[in-house]
Amino acid sequence: MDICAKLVTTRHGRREVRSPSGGVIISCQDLSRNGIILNGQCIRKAAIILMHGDIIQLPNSLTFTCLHCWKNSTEKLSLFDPTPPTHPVQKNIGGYIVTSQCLGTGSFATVHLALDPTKHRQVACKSIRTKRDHEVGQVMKEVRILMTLKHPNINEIYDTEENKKFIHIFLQLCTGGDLFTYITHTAETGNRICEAEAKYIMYQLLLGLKYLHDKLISHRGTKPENILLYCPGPYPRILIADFGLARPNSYQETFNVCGTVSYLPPEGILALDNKHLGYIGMPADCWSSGVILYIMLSYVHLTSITI
Ligand SMILES: Nc1ncnc2c1ncn2[C@@H]1O[C@H](COP(=O)(O)OP(=O)(O)OP(=O)(O)O)[C@@H](O)[C@H]1O
Repeated sequence: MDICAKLVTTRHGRREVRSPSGGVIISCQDLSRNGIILNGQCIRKAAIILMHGDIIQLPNSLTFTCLHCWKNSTEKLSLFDPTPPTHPVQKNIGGYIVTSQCLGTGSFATVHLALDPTKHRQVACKSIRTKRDHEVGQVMKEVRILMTLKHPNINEIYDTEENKKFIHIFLQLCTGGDLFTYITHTAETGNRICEAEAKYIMYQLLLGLKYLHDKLISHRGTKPENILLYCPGPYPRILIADFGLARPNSYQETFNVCGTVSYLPPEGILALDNKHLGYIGMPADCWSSGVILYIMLSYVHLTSITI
């Protein structure tokens, strides 16, 4: 893909290119006083993902059309196959238009860029293939927990759609990728996170966790991969995401150890081999946040072993 350096002036916007598992993602952030116009809609101080054919206009000035060029790409098996498509594809699901632009994949879900035509906004559509009934129950548990939450540092859920094969969760879009990729990228470019930035990220993470813990919910999967950046760039606003392992009434002990070993507290590690021992989710989240702080400051590589 050829990206013209003069496409958008730095005075108006910043463009960022990321390449997660699903292919290249180009985002554009408004840094101007007047905003930018995307497909006729004014965008202010937000980051958007640029799709093939999108038209960006600088108010009373230049207009650009975004063209994605595909090289040697293969046909997609389905819309939710994360392989980059040969041509842009989209599908209507509920009141949303789900595009073939893949934002990321996890062990259970594929996340695509979607559009909410009524609210004129881009959203993330997390699609989870459900084979068995108990899986539907597990996913709906995540959904029910998320639905009750509203906090600037928690990834908001807007809506859900269910059919025989998939559950689709429509989420607040984060255009900056996840904290793991951000830490790795800053290490590679020699632009390491400084103490002040680590403090800023940590402060937000603790605000989000305090909000959850006040509602007696533990996250139990707190790790950099599950922390999303609202926009690309330094000193990011962060949002806690992926509530698949979250647990309500979490003042109670759990005997079912879950999460990633490197982020587990000592009592969680002990419980791994001693089935009669339990641990409590809320203090475990606090321990995991401490590990994240340690990683941000020391850049020590921790091997992730997920249970
Ligand atoms: N709201 C969002 N906005 C943008 N990208 C997102 C959003 N939610 C998830 N993603 C992307 O999709 C990827 C997979 O999502 P997620 O981690 O929730 O899937 P999962 O299958 O539940 O993960 P896990 O393997 O940890 O269980 C994330 O790493 C992230 O890159």
